Amino acid sequence: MTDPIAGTTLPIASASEVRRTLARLLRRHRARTALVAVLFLGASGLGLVLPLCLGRIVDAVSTGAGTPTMAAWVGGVALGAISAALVALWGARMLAGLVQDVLAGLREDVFSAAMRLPVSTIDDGESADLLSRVTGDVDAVAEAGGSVVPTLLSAGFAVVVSLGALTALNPWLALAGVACLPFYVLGTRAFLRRSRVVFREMRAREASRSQAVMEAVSGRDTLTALNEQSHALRRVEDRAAASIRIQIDAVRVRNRLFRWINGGEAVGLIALLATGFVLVSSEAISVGMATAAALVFHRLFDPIGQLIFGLDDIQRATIGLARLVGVIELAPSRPPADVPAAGAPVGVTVDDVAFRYATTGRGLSGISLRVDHGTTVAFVGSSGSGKSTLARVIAGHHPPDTGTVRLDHDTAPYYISQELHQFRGGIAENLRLAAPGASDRDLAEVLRAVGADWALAGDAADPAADLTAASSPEHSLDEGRIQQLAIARALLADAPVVILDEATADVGLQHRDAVERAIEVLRRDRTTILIAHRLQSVSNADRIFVLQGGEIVQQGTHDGLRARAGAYREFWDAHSASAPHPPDPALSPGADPDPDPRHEPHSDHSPEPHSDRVSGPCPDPETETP
Ligand SMILES: Nc1ncnc2c1ncn2[C@@H]1O[C@H](COP(=O)(O)OP(=O)(O)OP(=O)(O)O)[C@@H](O)[C@H]1O
Repeated sequence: MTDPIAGTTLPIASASEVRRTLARLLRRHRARTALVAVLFLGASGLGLVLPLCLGRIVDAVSTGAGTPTMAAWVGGVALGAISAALVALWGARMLAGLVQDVLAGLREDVFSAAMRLPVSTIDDGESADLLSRVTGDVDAVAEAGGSVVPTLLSAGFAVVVSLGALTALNPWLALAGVACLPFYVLGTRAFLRRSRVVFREMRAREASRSQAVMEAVSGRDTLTALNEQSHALRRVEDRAAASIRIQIDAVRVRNRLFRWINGGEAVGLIALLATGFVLVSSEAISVGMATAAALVFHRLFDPIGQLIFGLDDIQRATIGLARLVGVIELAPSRPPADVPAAGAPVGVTVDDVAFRYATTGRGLSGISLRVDHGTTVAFVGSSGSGKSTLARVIAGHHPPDTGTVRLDHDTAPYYISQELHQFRGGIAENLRLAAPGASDRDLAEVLRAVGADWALAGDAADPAADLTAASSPEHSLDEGRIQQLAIARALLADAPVVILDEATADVGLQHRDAVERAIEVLRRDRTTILIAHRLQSVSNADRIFVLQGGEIVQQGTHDGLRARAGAYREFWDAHSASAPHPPDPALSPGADPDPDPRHEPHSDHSPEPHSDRVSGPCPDPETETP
């Protein structure tokens, strides 16, 4: 069995990268960070008032001081306790807000980085790792951030301020208190050495268990068909068992730490009391001051205990942080968008591009082409010839191995795939994903343009048509309408380059004409790359590229390609022969070419869901020799 941990391949950030990211996040809240530090320091200082006043009361009792003196120190105790509590409360509230804002910033950075990751980075097994990072790790860091950071800050300041106070009382007292240190250091080092490995493995085992569950659930139909359910269940069980074993290890590691801490506290307190006894005997300090020193030392038990016991949370948060920062560091930084001026020409140049999928070795080679601004090109070819791969390389999903893809302006192509997805919310929300600032009027316009009048209530001819329907609560839409909305979103986004990868493949025959009409509208004055198995729907493209085995084997207009022998003519003839009805006369060979076919909605009513898909005559590149 391969080690599941080896499968989680997204990188983990180094400590310095994590520190840099945290510093960057904190810099966004400089003033609040400084105020929080001052408040925590003040709370720690005021926390000393109580033990010191109690020490004074002991001295007052032993020297028989009068009631007014006693009352003054009792007042000091009350004042110190109340003011320390108030400042600590203020600091904690400020800190909670600061931590939440920093975490929100981190979450945003991670999500935006995850969205920018090239698709090729998260193909295959890494998607489960990414999912576990943006859910589990974000939660772990948020949870730890809320509890660990206040503990860390209050313990840190309490230790520094208390050691200063003990030194001020008598340096020997501070030295005696330090006797606990070796126990803390040794215990903590042993803990960190082991827990770093254990917690990292725990998280990875949890991710691998989720991955096994996800694979079993998403592939259940295949597994059932192949009678492989028991194998998949065994894998889930094995990974769950491995996850439980490592969690038990983690509890053992924590228990060992408890023993070291309790030992350290006992040794430190004994050393301090013994030193106090010697100092009082030699009249170096008063009994009250020795008492105050013991109380100051004792008040450290809680924060230090919390700090050390919280180390596993800190570990978890640190590992979670390193995994999150790993995602941020992996994402390419977004270059400042060079937004093309409205109407600025944006063509696409592909120059000698090669790309191979690491897993199959399939892909593209020697691809060069040019798509002029405002024109439509189509990629055709048999299944597996590389059409979608080329589209995704142009869309920036897969960086080419060699060669370049250039857009005349630094803008991202808008990619519409055959996948149908209705987002949560009403139609207006579905549309505003592409343009959050779009007015109701804008929405009505694009809905009307793509023929989605069904989404508009009232008089659809009215430019400010009632958007009641467009804003209505979500309800399931049919495939055609979902794809009309996808095209309306592209219109709203007003991207100068659009790629439509089999956008009508899954909409069903009854919706195809409506979606194709919407595509015609989208293509107007836009640089468009079309991929379709159905030759009719691309035959009015300005240029058609025929792919085979990841290479361009023919290019030209529909009529030009039809006129000469080659793969395209074979596709077309095969289609015509197998189609129960002849192709649309407007597209038939010999018919007058449309003067501007992109501007005329093209509709084909031949009822041939399969026969017009390119197949048969073109050898399957899986078997052909490139
Ligand atoms: N994610 C992937 N990982 C590995 N190999 C892939 C991947 N996607 C596609 N391939 C392979 O790359 C080759 C080109 O596939 P591509 O999807 O680009 O072809 P296509 O012409 O778009 O096919 P179809 O019309 O069936 O969508 C095929 O051999 C395919 O098996």
